[in-house]
Amino acid sequence: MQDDPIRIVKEQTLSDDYAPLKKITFDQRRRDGNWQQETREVYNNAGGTAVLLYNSSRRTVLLTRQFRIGAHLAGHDGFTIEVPAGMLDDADPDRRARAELCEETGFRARGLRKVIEFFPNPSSLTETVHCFLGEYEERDRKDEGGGKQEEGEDIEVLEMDVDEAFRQVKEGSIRDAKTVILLQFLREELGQSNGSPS
Ligand SMILES: Nc1nc2c(ncn2[C@@H]2O[C@H](COP(=O)(O)OP(=O)(O)O[C@H]3O[C@H](CO)[C@@H](O)[C@H](O)[C@@H]3O)[C@@H](O)[C@H]2O)c(=O)[nH]1
Ligand SMILES: [Mg+2]
Repeated sequence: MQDDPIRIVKEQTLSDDYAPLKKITFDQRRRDGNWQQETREVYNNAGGTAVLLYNSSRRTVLLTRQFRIGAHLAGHDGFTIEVPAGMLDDADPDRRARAELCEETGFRARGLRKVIEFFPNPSSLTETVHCFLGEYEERDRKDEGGGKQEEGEDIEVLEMDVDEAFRQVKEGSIRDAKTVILLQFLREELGQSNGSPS
């Protein structure tokens, strides 16, 4: 398009195993009207879906703990506390959220609603993550969860006091982006300000 400030000039596939890693050369028209050329490496991973369930009578949330190699290579032990989540694989985000929730935790959701869609890294990833909030009760547990063993998943299910989860975000024990975002949405729904509880 004539007015488009971005023109893709070249796409080079650097690797294409699980998902393509591409080196993209593009022209960008700066706000002053001059054009510049840049190259960026972009991982074309699938979109994702994530869901946080809350039990209002027990004031607990349903979380998982699993090994993440990226966090490990960044200096963390790699065992991250996260909301149940999965890759979309071109499926409907709501259906994938329910399926991942069941695979990873064994629970079914009640009152699932979408709260936000975000780019975890709009520079290096093509990924969008669709985030949902919902509720659960003990009778919604259908099995033990744990993830797909045949795909190498070994997922621990954690039922955590909601205030403890908020505290762990604040002190940095919970630092997975989709989890922090969803806990902030829950906190807002529960009517708690950023400063409380202790
Ligand atoms: N062979 C192979 N398998 C992979 C690779 N990357 C992921 N997998 C497999 O693909 C599956 C991904 O599991 P899901 O539960 O579908 O996805 P997820 O990793 O939990 O994704 C969620 O969290 C990510 C990290 O925050 C998010 O990026 C993503 O959007 C989603 O929310 C796992 O079985 C994992 O073994 C890879 O490079 N090679
Ligand atoms: Mg997952």
